[in-house]
Amino acid sequence: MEVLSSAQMMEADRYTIEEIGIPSIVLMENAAKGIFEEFLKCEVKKDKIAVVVGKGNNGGDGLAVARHLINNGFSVDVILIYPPEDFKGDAKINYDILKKYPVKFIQYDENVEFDSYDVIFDAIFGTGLGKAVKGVAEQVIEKINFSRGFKIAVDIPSGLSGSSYEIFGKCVKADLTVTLARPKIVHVFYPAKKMCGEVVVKDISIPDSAVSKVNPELFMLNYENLPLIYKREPDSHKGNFGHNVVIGGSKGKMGAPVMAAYASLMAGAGLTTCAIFEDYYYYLSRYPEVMAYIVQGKDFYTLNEVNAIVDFVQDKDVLTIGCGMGRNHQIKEFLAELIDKTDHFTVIDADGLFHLDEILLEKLRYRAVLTPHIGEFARLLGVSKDEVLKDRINLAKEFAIKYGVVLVLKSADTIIATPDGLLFVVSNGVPALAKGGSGDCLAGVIGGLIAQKYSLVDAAKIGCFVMNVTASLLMEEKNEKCIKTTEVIENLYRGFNKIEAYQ
Ligand SMILES: NC(=O)C1=CN([C@@H]2O[C@H](COP(=O)(O)OP(=O)(O)OC[C@H]3O[C@@H](n4cnc5c(N)ncnc54)[C@H](OP(=O)(O)O)[C@@H]3O)[C@@H](O)[C@H]2O)[C@@H](O)CC1
Ligand SMILES: [K+]
Repeated sequence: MEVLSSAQMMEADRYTIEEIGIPSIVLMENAAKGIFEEFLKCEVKKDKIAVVVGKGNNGGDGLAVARHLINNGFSVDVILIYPPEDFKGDAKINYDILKKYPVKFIQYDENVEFDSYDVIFDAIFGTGLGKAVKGVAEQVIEKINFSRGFKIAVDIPSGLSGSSYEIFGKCVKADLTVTLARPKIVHVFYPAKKMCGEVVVKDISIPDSAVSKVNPELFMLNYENLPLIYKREPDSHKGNFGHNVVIGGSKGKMGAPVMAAYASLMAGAGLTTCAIFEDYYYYLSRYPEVMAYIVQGKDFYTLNEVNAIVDFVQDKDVLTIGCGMGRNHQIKEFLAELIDKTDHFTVIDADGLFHLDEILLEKLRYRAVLTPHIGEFARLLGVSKDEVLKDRINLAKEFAIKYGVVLVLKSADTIIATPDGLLFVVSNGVPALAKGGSGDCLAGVIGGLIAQKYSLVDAAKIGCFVMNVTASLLMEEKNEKCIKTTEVIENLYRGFNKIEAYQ
């Protein structure tokens, strides 16, 4: 599903109204009906309801919702923040209609309290909010937040911008946000996403053609649009599913490549080899299905190991490089030579990313998936973490285009950026994965999927999604703090099962 900015949504609205000919009042009515439907599904006390209304079309939606509430026997107060003379267009039409209904209009002043309401609809600002809220609306937002009622935001929690994930002023903290036509940036990226509560997207008759007119380039991954997972032919054999070689590890971090290799195996690679230092071979003993490429007498890689490894990987399909690899200069020399002398599809994670420079990135063009977290990406760009956090969507996009790589910028709202400028957000991240080892697992899963001939982008999409689904299934049974990476890997089959059940 496309994720839009406020400006894109407004343009899709305009196209629908002016070019397709659906009257705007019809869109508003559809919005109101959709929001009302979602309200009915909420299992909360509903004896007394407030609809808090601004002067734009978001307020218009609220006025139309109030009508549906009254028509269905609910007791409703409409709280106007601005004088009713300010209503224009569709909001005014709905105001004029609502005046004829048995509804109490309350003009907001500082004596108005919100604590008596069981449900509060926030219809103050939507996509039209320009800058941080000031004045009376700010006061109302604060009071709504301090009140006890269940808060339903109409389209966007008031005070946030649809086009930004930043919280730049006072905003409503909603329990539920019913957004219209498509999710906006505010609904899928943190920290703003935290203010939205549960997010439901309602169709209001904006056709897909109107959305494609605004050239969306950001998409939210969900069960419906995930790449198809292949079914295996009954006569298939391990050679059909590729060979992934995991190269990483150094003293103290030998578990990282082992977990990546185990994840590759569980993601379905036909064969997975883990390069491992002789003295640490026992790390692999728990996973006899993973093959070993033994590196003699060492605990980190140097140029001496390159030629033999290059020979070994010649007939293999994928390299997954970097997990726990270490950061000294000799390791960089090894990595540079390995990248130079191979042309495989390559997943690079963790310390592997630490060593990348312009020259190496150029050699990885069109064959690599890079999986940095925010800190690693900041280092790759030579900027601070805060700078990345502020502008991560654009930075990810520019980087993937510039270097021709698939960039997986890992966080609770992972962004996958492609060399052709598309962006996919994987916003089902869960806190159980906020743990060392998760990155190794992801790199291994992506490598294992590429081995099975998924494209780099599809492998990244499935890899991120399946890990999140698996971890959230585990969170239903265990405490989120106590979930180990190896448990996530062992349970990947459940994530795959759930995804495949939708396909
Ligand atoms: N278009 C459609 O067909 C459909 C639209 N729909 C709905 O309309 C919503 C968008 O409506 P919108 O464009 O009227 O803007 P909205 O969010 O109500 O706010 C604008 C008002 O806020 C004011 N204002 C702005 N910034 C401010 C600030 N910092 N502090 C204080 N005031 C500020 C601004 O005042 P102004 O600055 O213009 O004087 C203006 O009056 C959208 O989210 C969805 O809910 C649906 O019905 C489906 C069909
Ligand atoms: K709102």
